[in-house]
Amino acid sequence: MAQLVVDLSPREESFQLKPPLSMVSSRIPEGLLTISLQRVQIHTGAPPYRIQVMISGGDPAQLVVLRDALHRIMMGTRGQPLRPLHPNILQDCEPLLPLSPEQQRVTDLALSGKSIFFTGCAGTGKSLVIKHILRALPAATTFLTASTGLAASALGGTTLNAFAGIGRAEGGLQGMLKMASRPDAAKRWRTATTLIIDEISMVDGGMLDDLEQVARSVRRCKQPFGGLQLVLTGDFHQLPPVAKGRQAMAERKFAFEADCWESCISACMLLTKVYRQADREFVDILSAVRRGRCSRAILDKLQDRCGRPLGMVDSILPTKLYTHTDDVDAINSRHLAELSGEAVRFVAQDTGNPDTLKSACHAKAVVELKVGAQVMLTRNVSAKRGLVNGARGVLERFVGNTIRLPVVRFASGPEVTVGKERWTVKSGNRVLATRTQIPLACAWALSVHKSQGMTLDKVEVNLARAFEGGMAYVALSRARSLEGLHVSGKIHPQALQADPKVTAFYAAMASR
Ligand SMILES: Nc1ncnc2c1ncn2[C@@H]1O[C@H](COP(=O)(O)OP(=O)(O)OP(=O)(O)O)[C@@H](O)[C@H]1O
Repeated sequence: MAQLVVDLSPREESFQLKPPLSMVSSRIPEGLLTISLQRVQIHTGAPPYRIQVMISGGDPAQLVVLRDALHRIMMGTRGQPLRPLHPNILQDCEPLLPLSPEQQRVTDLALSGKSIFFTGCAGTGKSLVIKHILRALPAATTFLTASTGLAASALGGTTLNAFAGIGRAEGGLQGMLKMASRPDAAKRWRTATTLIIDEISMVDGGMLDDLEQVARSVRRCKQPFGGLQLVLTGDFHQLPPVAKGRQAMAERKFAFEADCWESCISACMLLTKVYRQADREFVDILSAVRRGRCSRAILDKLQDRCGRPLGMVDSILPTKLYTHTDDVDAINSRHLAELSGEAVRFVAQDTGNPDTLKSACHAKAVVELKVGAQVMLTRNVSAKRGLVNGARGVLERFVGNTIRLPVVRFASGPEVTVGKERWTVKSGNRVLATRTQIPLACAWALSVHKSQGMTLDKVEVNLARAFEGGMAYVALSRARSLEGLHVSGKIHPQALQADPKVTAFYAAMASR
């Protein structure tokens, strides 16, 4: 059953539909339409009101018809024009998992208009909550960003720098103000009502303070962050802000250390239930690693349980996670070269700004594949069939003459001809660039940074060269189970340390 939240806000007066809300029927050009209203949220307070209606149906395309009809019905009953339709909806028809009560509470708070930070261990559903929030808020004024292009593109957003229009944030605050005041960027800042930032652990606190000043200046509003609603999420025990060199590493600040944090964030919420792993023992080990409390005994248990290499399942090898991209590239190139047979090159068709695509698109400009290659999907193709971002398989053959397409046998069972997919890089509802490419990548090895946010069935982790706290936690927590995890080599002690500032931040949050 596909579900969709239709946004009917902002409205200047309260919603007239009263219980029973179960059915709305109306004659529309397509015939008699009956919409089942699953949930109506009316956030009261001062107008404009925010109203979301969840509708459901078997066929995503049908939902779009329902959505349009619902708008028309509303227009009829209210007798006044509604704002333009939610432009995201056509792309957002993939059904979402329903939220747990604690995830729903976070979502409701975000939809009430409050600026919030929500956090939780890896696998507690932070990304799922973002997807629900995104579907419920107006696309034209809601901007989804993340610290890295990869994290942003996984959810269809842009980098925080791209939203802010500040390029690489060089030239200090004055430089940022100048860039953010250019017409395009200033328009974005002024139309935005909600700014979502994912993977906030990787955003530097100093940069957040600079952006806060930019927001007040460009939006000409003295309120914190220029009156913009902030929805921040991430886990500060995962990867910290990127810093090159010792000095930069010593100077970097976490976002919660930003001067503006207290005035901008009115609620911090914690998601507690882990969904990625079901095994209690594994969840406890991961929790100890996350908090930097990995005793010798826990480490021994981990290396003992996960010391043996994982076998091949249906000729699919485990994904190797390395901390350095030179290791990753070397492993993938070596394995691809070792395969005999013709290499087929897939060259992307792009529109829009090439720089945007380079920094923010998950798919590569050129993907080279061979029969026998270990591959991974780089986006969700069909959640129903288990063909989701990160799903692993082996390339069986190519089909077609003029347009050749790979046939992949996935670990989840099906043999699938993988067609090209389109990636869209958006800023609010404005399309900046698109790339059409095969949604596959070689997956003998991946970097720990790239693996953040993924779920992997079989994974081999190498942390011998780890150089940051959080790396071990991010890498190990990608696995669903201890049976699907192999820890190769020694774990560098650096990887197992939790930053004391992060530990203190979470302790303070828990005591509130
Ligand atoms: N309410 C839920 N019911 C069932 N499964 C869920 C629920 N919430 C999340 N999951 C599943 O748990 C897994 C992890 O979810 P998600 O990626 O959203 O977590 P996360 O907190 O963003 O993780 P990370 O910090 O590693 O990025 C996914 O496979 C997701 O589908």
